[in-house]
Order: sequence, then C-alpha cells, then structure tokens
Amino acid sequence: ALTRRVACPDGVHTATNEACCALFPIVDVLQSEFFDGGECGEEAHESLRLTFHDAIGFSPTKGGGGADGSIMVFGDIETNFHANGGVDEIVNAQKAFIAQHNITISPGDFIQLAGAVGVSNCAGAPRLEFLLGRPPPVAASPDLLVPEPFDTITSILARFADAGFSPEEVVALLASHSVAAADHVDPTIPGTPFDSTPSVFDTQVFIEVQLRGTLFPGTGGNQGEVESPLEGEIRLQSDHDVNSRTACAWQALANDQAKMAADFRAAMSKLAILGQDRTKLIDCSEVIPSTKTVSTRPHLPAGQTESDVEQACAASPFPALTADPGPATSVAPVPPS
Ligand code: HEM
Ligand SMILES: [Ca+2]
Ligand SMILES: [Ca+2]
Ligand SMILES: [Mn+2]
Repeated sequence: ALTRRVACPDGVHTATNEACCALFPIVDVLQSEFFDGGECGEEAHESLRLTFHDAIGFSPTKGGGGADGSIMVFGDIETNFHANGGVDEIVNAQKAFIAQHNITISPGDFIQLAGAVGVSNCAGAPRLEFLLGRPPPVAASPDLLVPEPFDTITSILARFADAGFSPEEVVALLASHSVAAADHVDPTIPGTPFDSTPSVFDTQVFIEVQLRGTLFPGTGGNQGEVESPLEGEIRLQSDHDVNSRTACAWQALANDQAKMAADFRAAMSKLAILGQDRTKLIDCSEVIPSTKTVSTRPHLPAGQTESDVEQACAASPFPALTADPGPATSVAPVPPS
C-alpha cells in the first residue's frame, strides 16, 4: 500500500505525518553543529549514553518517568547521582543547543533524537526508530536505577529485568560500548575506548571483551574496571561479567554485524520509549539520517591469537577470526569535544 505523504512547509521535505516536518531542520543543525559535520565522536558517544541514562530511570515499583527528559529538566538532581558521573557535560551542551536554536520539541524527545542522529554517524550502526511526542517530565528519577560498572551481574540483570529487558536484550544494548570511551572510570586517562574502533559501530567490543585481560591502560585499582587485553583500551567489570553470565548471547554477536545491529535496533526501540505509551507517539523515523556500512571485518587486534580468547560459552566455540597484521594494537584515546 502506498503511504500518503504530506508536503512540509519548507518546500523541500515530505513526511508521513506533518508533525515530523519540524524535525528536519533540527536534524540538519544537529549534524552540522553539534556533531561537527556528522562525526561519530565524543558528542555522538555521549548523546547515545544519555539516551540510556534518561530512559533507565524507570521502574514499575520504584517510579521514575523513563525516557522523559528528566535527566535534563531535573539535571540538578539526577546528574548528581553517582552512576550519572560525567553526564552533566552532555546535558549542559544539549540544553545550550536547544536554547540557542529555539528548539521546541520536549527534552525527552530531544535526547532520543540526538542519540539516534549521533549514532547514525557511526559506520555499522542501524538506523534507529524515532518516535515523537513524549510529554515533559513531571519529576526527577529516583536514585539507584542506573546500573554501575561495579554492580554484580545479578543486580545488573535484575535492574534491566525490572525495566522490561531480557539478558539477551542487555547484551544487544551493550553494542553501544562499541562506540564508547570512559572519561571517569580511570580519571588519569580520559577518553579511553572500550574497543579498538570507537568511531565504528562494529562487533569489536564483543570480540575484545572476550580476550584475556593482561593490563590496566592507566592506573590499577579503579572501581568498576578490570584488566583489558590492549594498551589504551579499558574494560568495564560489568561488560566482562555480563559476558561471563550471558556468554553464548555475547559470543553470538562477535562475528555477526547484521544480527548485532538488528538486535541493538530492536532493544533501543524499547529503551527509547520506557515509561511512554507507544500508541500516543508519532513515528518520525524517516528524519533519522541513513546509515553507513562498516568496511572492516570482525578480527582479532594485531598481536592477539586465538589462544588469547577466553572461551566462555559452553555450547559452541568462539568464531574463528584472523588477527590484523603488524605490531600489537595500541588504542588511541577519543579526543574531547
Ligand atoms: C550494564 C549496563 C551499563 C553499565 C554498567 C554502563 C557503564 C558505563 C560506564 C562506566 C561508562 C564510562 C563513563 C565514563 O567514565 O565516561 C559508559 C560509557 C558509555 N555507555 Fe554504558 N553502561 C551500561 C549500559 C549502556 C547502555 C544500555 C548504553 C546504550 C545506549 C550505553 C552507552 C554508553 C556509551 C555510548 C558510552 C560512552 C560515552 C562516551 O564515550 O563518552 N551504556 N558506560
Ligand atoms: Ca528520565
Ligand atoms: Ca567499535
Ligand atoms: Mn566521553
């Protein structure tokens, strides 16, 4: 069936719903100014992280409005929660951008829009769904709903289950850590990536978290950090533990870009509307930029061999991968904005 499209007042775009028209210029200026011309850099990474930290403030028993923009409107409260360390910077940057460009969509909508646009700049990422119409938040989220990297895996999976996510969906959401770096886990080395390709949404995080940890990239003894396999790469205790508890689901994504991207997209569609009523939202996914394909193949970083893989899934072997040639991989930090 043909979908009727309306002409937008700008004379350029058409949309399935007139309400989506107002988003095209917002996406354009996000790309040109906020994401520095369409980069998968620090702002894109932090904007993706913010989608999670706003949304996961939701519990059927403990309260919280989920993906409602509370982390921005009640930022004075929520950015002080320990688990939200560092998000004040992206909250303030997005707030300033909203004010500067007279953006009138709700904070909850803006946070999810920015995350979806930002991650579209990362080669290999799926084109995320974007639904419009979240009402303004009514209150701050309660504390202790955002998981910490030093939480036990039991408590992390229980927290996600409370918010409606299966262990497989948690693994899929952690594909986000393929385009990510830590600024605060080891404050002596801000910008230290979780995989060797932090500007590519590839499966490397699922491969590299499975390699035997041998070193701390900066100082040892930080809460929530365990040893990583590569110079310049940091490993969260939670990524490592999620992997050991849900090893086969983790391993299934290590060599399957298409499944990783599709599962991430599906889980993000749930995350982005936590606490919201899907039937009251308007599908404006068409405003999200088309995505770029990833050009590399899943591989072991140079210097690693199959014997460096810590087999964790009992049911099937880790996929056979070849190592990049050359000297042992050392990962460069993500530059600050
Ligand atoms: C078990 C659940 C999770 C834990 C414990 C966790 C923990 C963390 C920590 C500690 C950092 C580093 C922050 C810093 O020091 O700057 C981080 C970064 C990040 N997280 Fe997660 N995370 C989890 C799930 C998620 C999910 C579901 C998303 C998805 C949307 C996400 C997206 C990101 C991104 C994109 C970054 C990188 C930010 C940047 O590079 O600036 N995380 N996460
Ligand atoms: Ca929220
Ligand atoms: Ca990556
Ligand atoms: Mn950062």
